[in-house]
Amino acid sequence: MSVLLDIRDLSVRYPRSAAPALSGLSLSLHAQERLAVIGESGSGKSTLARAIAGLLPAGTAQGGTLDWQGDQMRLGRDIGYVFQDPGGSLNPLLSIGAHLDEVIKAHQGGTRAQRQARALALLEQVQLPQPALARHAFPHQFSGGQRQRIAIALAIAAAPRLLIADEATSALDVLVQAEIVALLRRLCAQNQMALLFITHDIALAGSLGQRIAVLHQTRLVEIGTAEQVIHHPSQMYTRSLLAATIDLNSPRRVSV
Ligand SMILES: Nc1ncnc2c1ncn2[C@@H]1O[C@H](COP(=O)(O)OP(=O)(O)OP(=O)(O)O)[C@@H](O)[C@H]1O
Repeated sequence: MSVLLDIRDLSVRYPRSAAPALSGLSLSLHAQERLAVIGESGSGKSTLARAIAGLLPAGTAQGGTLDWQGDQMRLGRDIGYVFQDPGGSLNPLLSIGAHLDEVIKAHQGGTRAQRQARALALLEQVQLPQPALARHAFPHQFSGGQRQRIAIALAIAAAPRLLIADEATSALDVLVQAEIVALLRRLCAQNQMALLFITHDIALAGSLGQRIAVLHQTRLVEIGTAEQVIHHPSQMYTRSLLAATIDLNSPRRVSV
């Protein structure tokens, strides 16, 4: 598989911060691959996602290089971004159809009828119930999981080559989380899209990522196939993350 993005020696320091948020990180993301990024809170996962999407705040010091295969990648057109809180990317005063129409108009154009057909197809792709009716509804009329489906439809509207999901399932209960993970896997396959999936949940990383990158204290400490990282971790830190997960999932010794 060809390389979509080659990151060399990426370092990031936010404005007025004494310490770096990312230090000398190098990795390659392949076209159509699903890469999960894990690590404890503050390890730099979201910073990596923001640096890739060009979303770092003004005044941030950034070193190293981000080399995209082919043309310059633009957020919204070539890179889709889904956040933890879908409410944050939805305007409560706009119908779902109006949200989609705005994005489709900006990136793909077409007549009103073509745009409406595209909006409907997107809502069908993300399996929103009653997609034709949903176009006329507003964000507050949907559950958290449904709002995340709508946010995903918006993120993939311009048929991006890379989708970044930053803790996109963390606020959802486990069953809905599993549905969204299955949806992301299917959308990547259908749309030949790469996925950068940020999570602190190693089990989720293993179920969605073909490879897993492990961040610890702003550095990339390990990267490998999901099988290697989960079953044969090379780093002490990865082993401790795995041990913490196993502890949480172990059967209770005392029933409550
Ligand atoms: N806008 C900002 N300004 C200053 N410092 C920031 C900013 N955003 C993040 N940081 C700092 O950068 C470091 C890395 O943060 P980042 O959000 O990338 O970590 P993370 O691994 O995604 O954590 P979490 O899992 O809690 O979201 C942390 O020390 C954080 O406090």
